[in-house]
Amino acid sequence: MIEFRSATKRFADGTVAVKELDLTVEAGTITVFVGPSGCGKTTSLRMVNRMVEPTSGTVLVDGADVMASNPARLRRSIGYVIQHAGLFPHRSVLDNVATVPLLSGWTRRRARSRAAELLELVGLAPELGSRYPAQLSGGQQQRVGVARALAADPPVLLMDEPFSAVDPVVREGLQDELLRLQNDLDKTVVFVTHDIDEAVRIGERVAVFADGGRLAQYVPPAELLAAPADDFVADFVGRDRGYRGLSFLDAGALSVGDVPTADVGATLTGVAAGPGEWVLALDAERRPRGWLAPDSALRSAAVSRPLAESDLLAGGSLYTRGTALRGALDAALSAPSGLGVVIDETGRHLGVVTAGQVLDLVERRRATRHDPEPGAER
Ligand SMILES: Nc1ncnc2c1ncn2[C@@H]1O[C@H](COP(=O)(O)OP(=O)(O)OP(=O)(O)O)[C@@H](O)[C@H]1O
Repeated sequence: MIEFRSATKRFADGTVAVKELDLTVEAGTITVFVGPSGCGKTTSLRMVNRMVEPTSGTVLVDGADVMASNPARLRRSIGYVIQHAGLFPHRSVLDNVATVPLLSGWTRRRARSRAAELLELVGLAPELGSRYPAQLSGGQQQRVGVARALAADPPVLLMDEPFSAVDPVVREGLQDELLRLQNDLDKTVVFVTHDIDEAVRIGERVAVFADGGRLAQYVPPAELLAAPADDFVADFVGRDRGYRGLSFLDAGALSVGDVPTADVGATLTGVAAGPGEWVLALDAERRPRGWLAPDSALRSAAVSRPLAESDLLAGGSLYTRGTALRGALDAALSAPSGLGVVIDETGRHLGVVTAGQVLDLVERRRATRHDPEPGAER
């Protein structure tokens, strides 16, 4: 657990970077510090491993005041990942990852074998271990940075804009990887970003900082999107927050409807579809392949050849049953038929949902939440 108690940092030139910060990061969770540039996120983060020392107040890691710890030992017990990974350019990838274990007195052999394990853990092929950092892509370098920070198995991991230097697709992959790792490793993670989408995607709690190092709000992401504390937070969280909030609503009560289906490679004989109805094409494993439009030539009674992939319109996104409502709405909106295809965890077709159904469910939830208790006074 990490605790900031009235932690304040005033630099020598008088800049107050962090002002009376009170915040607790629970053990085993990911907390994200987010906010505009210069609002004190990095300074707050660095107070945890004493790279910056508070001017007043205290910062505690597992109950111990960081100012009472030996700085070098403290830093070895806290993983630290920065933008551009900050790897040593003249050391191989494997040696980069082995750095902290070596500093902690491990034998070279043990440190390198641990480093090899970690490369695998972060999804890097073993042969990359002998390369130099410049011979890796930006995303691979960030993975090495994460592996290096995890090398001594520290309970706390500090990550300062670790994924901001890579393109959005790679970035999403790295975020997924971090969430997967965290599932297994259960670290106490503090993650700094200026990107609110990244913050709500990976944070179990999100701390929004405002100018002058003031903490504006500290809540789980769903709450941040649903109820920003003030105009500053509402503005920072942005315009699509209603839609993005669907990412946190479960689709438990969403009922899945039927749709006519046909098999790719078979004729349409026996497919019971009305003239205006869309037909969902499935492969032999019942996985969706695309849509057959009502006006497709193949739908005319005169044509009786088998259904081919080339007859199909690309389907929209697929919605996996049991995941958040945002995926269901996206599936419906992105399908040419307006019907969002629902699949199970193995990719098999289960049925369809419409955007109207998703919105009805949202509306029912909203109404229930704000209904007075039965019998309550109005
Ligand atoms: N060593 C320093 N001396 C004086 N002022 C500093 C020093 N380090 C940071 N600051 C100032 O403290 C404030 C907070 O900086 P900090 O780096 O913590 O912000 P940040 O929220 O992490 O910003 P960014 O998103 O741009 O990295 C800024 O006004 C910055 O200019």
